Amino acid sequence: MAPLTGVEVAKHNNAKDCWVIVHGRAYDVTEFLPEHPGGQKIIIKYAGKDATEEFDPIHPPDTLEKYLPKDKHMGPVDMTTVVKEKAEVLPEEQERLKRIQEMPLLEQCYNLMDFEAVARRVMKKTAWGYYSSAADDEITLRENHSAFHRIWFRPRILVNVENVDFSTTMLGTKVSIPFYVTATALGKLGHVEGEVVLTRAAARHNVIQMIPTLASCAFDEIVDAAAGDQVQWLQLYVNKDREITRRIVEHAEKRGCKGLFITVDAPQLGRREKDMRLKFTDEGSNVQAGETTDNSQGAARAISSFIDPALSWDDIPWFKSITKMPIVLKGVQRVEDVIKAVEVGVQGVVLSNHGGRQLDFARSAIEVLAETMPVLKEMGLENKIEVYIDGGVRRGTDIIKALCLGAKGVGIGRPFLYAMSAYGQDGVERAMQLLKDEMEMNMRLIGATKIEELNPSLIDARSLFNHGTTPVDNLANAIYDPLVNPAQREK
Ligand SMILES: Cc1cc2c(cc1C)[n+](S(=O)(=O)[O-])c1c(=O)[nH]c(=O)nc-1n2C[C@H](O)[C@H](O)[C@H](O)COP(=O)(O)O
Repeated sequence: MAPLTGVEVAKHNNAKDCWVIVHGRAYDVTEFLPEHPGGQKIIIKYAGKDATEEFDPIHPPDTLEKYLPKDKHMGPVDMTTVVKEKAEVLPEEQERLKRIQEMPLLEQCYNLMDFEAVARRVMKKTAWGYYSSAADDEITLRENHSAFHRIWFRPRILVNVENVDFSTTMLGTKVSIPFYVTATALGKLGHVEGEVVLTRAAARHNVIQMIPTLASCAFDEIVDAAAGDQVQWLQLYVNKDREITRRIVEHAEKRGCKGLFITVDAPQLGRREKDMRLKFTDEGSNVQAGETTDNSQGAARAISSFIDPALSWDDIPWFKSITKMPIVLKGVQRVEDVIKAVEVGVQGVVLSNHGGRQLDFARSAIEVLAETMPVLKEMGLENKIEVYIDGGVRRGTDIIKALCLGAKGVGIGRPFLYAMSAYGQDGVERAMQLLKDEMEMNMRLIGATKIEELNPSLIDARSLFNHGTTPVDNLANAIYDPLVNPAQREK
């Protein structure tokens, strides 16, 4: 059959008869419109036209194959007959493109906050809004980082620190440094290739990657991008439809994932006002989870209506029955729940408040860690479960403080997103290398040569629980993105 022409496709250009072209093939999406996770508007805008440019940054490539019935695949299009629309470049976009020209060289980024400073200037506002956003007044977002400033070191001297080794194991996997790339949704908002950029950088630095349920890339794309015996974990938002969840978990195990991280702090995604202010259309709303959404509340709400708020401790035995992967509860925020996690027999917890994106005024993970470990020790449970933290980790000293307090490792989110968004894979690799260099230097300076030597005697955390004494965090405050006044946003 001869390929379709642009004129033929252009006839199907409305909500009642809607075809789009993606990668040179036409698709009848008329019946799919009401189900589109990011709303109908954006598809209708491209009805009868080539939607590839809009489609690619957001949707896993296998989306149409996976979710559109075969009889709606209308066949190849002769692209020489398709009229290309000249996209109008808005002044704000021109400004942003100019800032990209002027951005600092990668070598001029000396710490993880530098990547945030650059990303804030060069990212699209929808992407910056989604990544930087946190819940309500974003107090917990800032507390996550500043809590580390309430912990001081008690370094040892005259220790031979010529050879420093900060390798360790996490869930039985040997890693070169005790941090992992935590799960963060919508990777293609920041970089056209999405999460696979993080995969490739993690492979080169022997760092574990946690694959998000709400990744922009297809799950298999991320796993296929892994190199050699690179270890990946799966982060799971539990679906109301447990059959979907079972399929996701079983597939992840079959593909070689070495840990199941069940997110337990998000029965509903938090209220992130920056994200909402952008009146999220759908630039980031569709994800591999491919669920229906309400996009009036920003990307977060637009992509999370499938998450089951009924998830409870009663579900843990079912998870243990469907997988052999170690199970870790991600988003635990008090010692009582860590003890419960030991009792139900999971292998780990991540003390986390979701990067401040969920319950505002939740305590920082580092503070919950300091509450937890002494109690586990007292109860003789400290070796029964691996305890991780994430949130606000920006320095090698933050990692060392967490390990001195008993963490097995730490998850890092935004810094790698910002490094990826501003500088791609090279940026993520530089961020990882900077952390390694900081770890090595600071291990030497506190008089420790290996991870096992890190213990509470090397720190003074007495003021950690006292929230009134946080020194002003000039670095973070200089970067911190105040909520822009909505009127300004409209301009
Ligand atoms: C920054 C960020 C974090 C997200 C995240 C998306 C972004 C952009 N998303 S979210 O859209 O639903 O909120 C996820 C997610 O998919 N699943 C999850 O378990 N945690 C999610 N988190 C939380 C993340 O796993 C860490 O808990 C958090 O990022 C750690 O804090 P830092 O960013 O300060 O390192």
